[in-house]
Amino acid sequence: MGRDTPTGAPSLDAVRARIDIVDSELLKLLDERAGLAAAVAAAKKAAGGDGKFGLRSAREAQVLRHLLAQPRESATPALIVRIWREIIGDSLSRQGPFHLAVWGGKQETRAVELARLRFGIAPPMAIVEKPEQALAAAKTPGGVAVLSLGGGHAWWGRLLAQPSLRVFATLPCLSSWGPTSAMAVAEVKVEPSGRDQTLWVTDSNLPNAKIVEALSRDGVAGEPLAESGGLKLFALAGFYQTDDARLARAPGTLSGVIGAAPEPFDL
Ligand SMILES: C=C(O[C@@H]1C=C(C(=O)O)C=C[C@H]1O)C(=O)O
Repeated sequence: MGRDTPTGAPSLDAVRARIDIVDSELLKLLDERAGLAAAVAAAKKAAGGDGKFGLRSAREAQVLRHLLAQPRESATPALIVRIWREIIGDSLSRQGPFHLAVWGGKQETRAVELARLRFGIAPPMAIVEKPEQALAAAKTPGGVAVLSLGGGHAWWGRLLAQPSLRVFATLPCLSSWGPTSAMAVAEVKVEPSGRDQTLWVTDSNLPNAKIVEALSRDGVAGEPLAESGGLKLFALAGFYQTDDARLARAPGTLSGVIGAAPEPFDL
């Protein structure tokens, strides 16, 4: 092309020309992908979805895992997850109402960042003062609550008495973006994605190590996530049903499953 530099590397002009072509191709595909959202909404309605909130956390995890497993040379997992979260969030917002209510306590900035990383820029966001307000918003059509695990508030314990509200995601969804420090809650049915963790609450006053030991004797691998107000929150490896016999035997008088979430993608 006569545009290579003396070292054999392509010239800046040549690279820029290639970037312009790739960008046009990306845009064409992005436009097609965005257009499919309406088709998904119509298909869900035809399948009897009746305009119910279309968020499917397990399906999203499968989409992302499939992409992350494909051969590539330069795109990092972080880039792929970031871009597809944005695309999926936009797609979901085209299917019907979709809005966020974020409670971060003392970690408000981080909670807002985690909410945007997970759900993209499409859904409007309200920042609320109390966990109760976020949970109330999650009970309105298209509502998703993002609540921080820090701040010493056992908001997650309330979900034991509100089975319609389920934790469906732990944030962030890449462990290289930091430890689990918030969770997302909505009126959705949680489904297994193939690689999941179950969120389980107990009022047992045994030390965490003893609870982990008791669970493991029953073949359940658990790790403590948070503790407050006499309640403890654990992440259990795998997908457990609410009425699982092993959990019925686990320590605590008041205990139960409050949801399940795909494992972080980079584990
Ligand atoms: C498109 C769907 O709805 C939502 C959007 C998705 C997407 O854009 O890939 C995936 C899962 C859902 O949260 C779907 O259910 O397939």
